[in-house]
Amino acid sequence: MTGTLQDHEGLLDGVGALAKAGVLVEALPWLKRFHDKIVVVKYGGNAMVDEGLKRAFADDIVFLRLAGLKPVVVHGGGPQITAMLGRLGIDSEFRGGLRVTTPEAMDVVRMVLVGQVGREIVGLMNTHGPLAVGLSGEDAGLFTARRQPAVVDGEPVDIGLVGDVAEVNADAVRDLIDAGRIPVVSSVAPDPDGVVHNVNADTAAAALAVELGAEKLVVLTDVEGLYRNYPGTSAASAGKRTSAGDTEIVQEITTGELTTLLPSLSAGMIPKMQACLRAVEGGVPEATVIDGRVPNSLLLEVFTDEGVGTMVVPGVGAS
Ligand SMILES: Nc1ncnc2c1ncn2[C@@H]1O[C@H](COP(=O)(O)OP(=O)(O)O)[C@@H](O)[C@H]1O
Ligand SMILES: CC(=O)N[C@@H](CCC(=O)OP(=O)(O)O)C(=O)O
Repeated sequence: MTGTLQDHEGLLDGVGALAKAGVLVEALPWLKRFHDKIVVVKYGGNAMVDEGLKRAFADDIVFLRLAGLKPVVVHGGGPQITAMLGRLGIDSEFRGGLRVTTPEAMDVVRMVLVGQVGREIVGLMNTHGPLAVGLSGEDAGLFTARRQPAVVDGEPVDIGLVGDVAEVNADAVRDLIDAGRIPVVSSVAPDPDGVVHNVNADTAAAALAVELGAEKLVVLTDVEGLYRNYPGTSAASAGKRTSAGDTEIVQEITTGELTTLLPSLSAGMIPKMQACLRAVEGGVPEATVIDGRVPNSLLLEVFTDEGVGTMVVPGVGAS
């Protein structure tokens, strides 16, 4: 081999620079596709427990905004609610992926989502400038809730003050978007009598994405996507393209396939995949569940050809 050490270092620098330029060039078609488009991003409680990840998420959202997209954040906070209920000595359990919510628990849900988790996300984004504004489903009539039972073994089960989103009035959110702000929405909502309900954040994100005519819904969670062989489920027959290995995830699935699969899903994946289905059936072109534990996974999903996680697309048969 000929050439000095400096020659080789120079060559490596050149290769590194080319790779970096390649990443930027690859982003161009996606920048064009999503320019001026609304992207609703659901940030899940389990992907927001690490300080570094929280900061990276806030940075990614600001990046989207400054790159010319119109991001809207809907956040959860399940683990934070569970922790606070525990500290206060209030029991809580989940049925069919939804929290059984007594009036006492509802006070805590509202306090944690609106007063703690939402504030924190807004604060992190606003280290970059006056961009993010927090609001909840109670503000300016954003969401109206309809009491929702859980479905356990095919049967409806009353779980208290839990609501589905019956109506969306997104005027306040549109006002914020038009002013160049980033709305950050907490998922609690009053019913028509003003009784505040606990709304699963995936459900709230889907309803808002549909109402806003979003170009994309991205759901960040604490797994890589929809596992094909998650214990106790039979996702095995779903989807066509898969990644290899033990942690095989469904990379793409049509709404038709997902409808068939839904009854076999368990735990938090039930509201999550139901939300993706609702969004795409409601006209959002694609809904993707991605791994929020991977720093900057949102940027990879939006701006690279491969994408990450599980994407739900319209269609009846296999994708
Ligand atoms: N088929 C599946 N693939 C992936 N995760 C699944 C599956 N079925 C159930 N789950 C569970 O769903 C969880 C995600 O839902 P949840 O805990 O509500 O997340 P988040 O807090 O991000 O909303 C995963 O951590 C996993 O335990
Ligand atoms: C009805 C219901 O289950 N509501 C959720 C609301 C928060 C949420 O959805 O948080 P994640 O996105 O972190 O799961 C709860 O009480 O945990």
